[in-house]
Amino acid sequence: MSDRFKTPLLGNVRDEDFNQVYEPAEDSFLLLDALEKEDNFLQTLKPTVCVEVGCGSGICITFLSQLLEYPALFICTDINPKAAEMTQLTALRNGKVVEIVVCNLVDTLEERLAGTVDVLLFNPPYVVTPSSEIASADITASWAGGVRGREVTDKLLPKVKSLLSSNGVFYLVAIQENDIDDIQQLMCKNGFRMTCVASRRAGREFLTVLKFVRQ
Ligand SMILES: C[S@@+](CC[C@H](N)C(=O)[O-])C[C@H]1O[C@@H](n2cnc3c(N)ncnc32)[C@H](O)[C@@H]1O
Repeated sequence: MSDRFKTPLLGNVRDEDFNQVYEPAEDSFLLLDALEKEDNFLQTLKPTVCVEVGCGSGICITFLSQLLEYPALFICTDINPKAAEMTQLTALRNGKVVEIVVCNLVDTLEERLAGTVDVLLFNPPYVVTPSSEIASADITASWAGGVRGREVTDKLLPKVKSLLSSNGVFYLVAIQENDIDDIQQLMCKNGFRMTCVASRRAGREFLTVLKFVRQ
């Protein structure tokens, strides 16, 4: 599975670069699988603005840009400046142009993007860790999710409503420990319906890609 996406998309990235940037893993590949499953839905949606929060190596936003048949604007953010550099390279290697912003979640883009985002992706740091480990500007920020593994995700969830366009869709990676029922209830209060697009056990984690659209 991993080689199918990783080798062609990332090219010859040096192993040492993955000491500083999240190396695509089962969670990343499950998100790619989910996007592939959603192909018909996404082509029908004809997205014009696609955003990924926490782009890491850039594998997901680049894959999405390859999947879509219509021209669109691709924007992503990461708190780790090294991830921004690697995403730029990944996109360019694949002949794609992606705008990359180093910021916390969507902080510097929120106003500009309000109501325009047709596809929003987030494979967040979801591992349950001490709160003190979250939001560093290095590789730790890739997995450290704090209490319930939800501290970073919970900061983005309330912003989804104002970011998405009227037909917009949000894909979120989560594990069981993140309390998916609670995420569903929170998003339902904000007017969203949740479905599960893909799931898979990977070692000790049970990974799921959740999809949210307006009710
Ligand atoms: C699990 S990795 C996913 C990387 C990539 N999307 C993938 O699927 O392979 C999470 C990414 O989110 C970034 N991140 C963590 N906290 C963030 C925040 N507050 N704002 C923006 N990016 C963040 C990390 O630096 C990391 O690149």
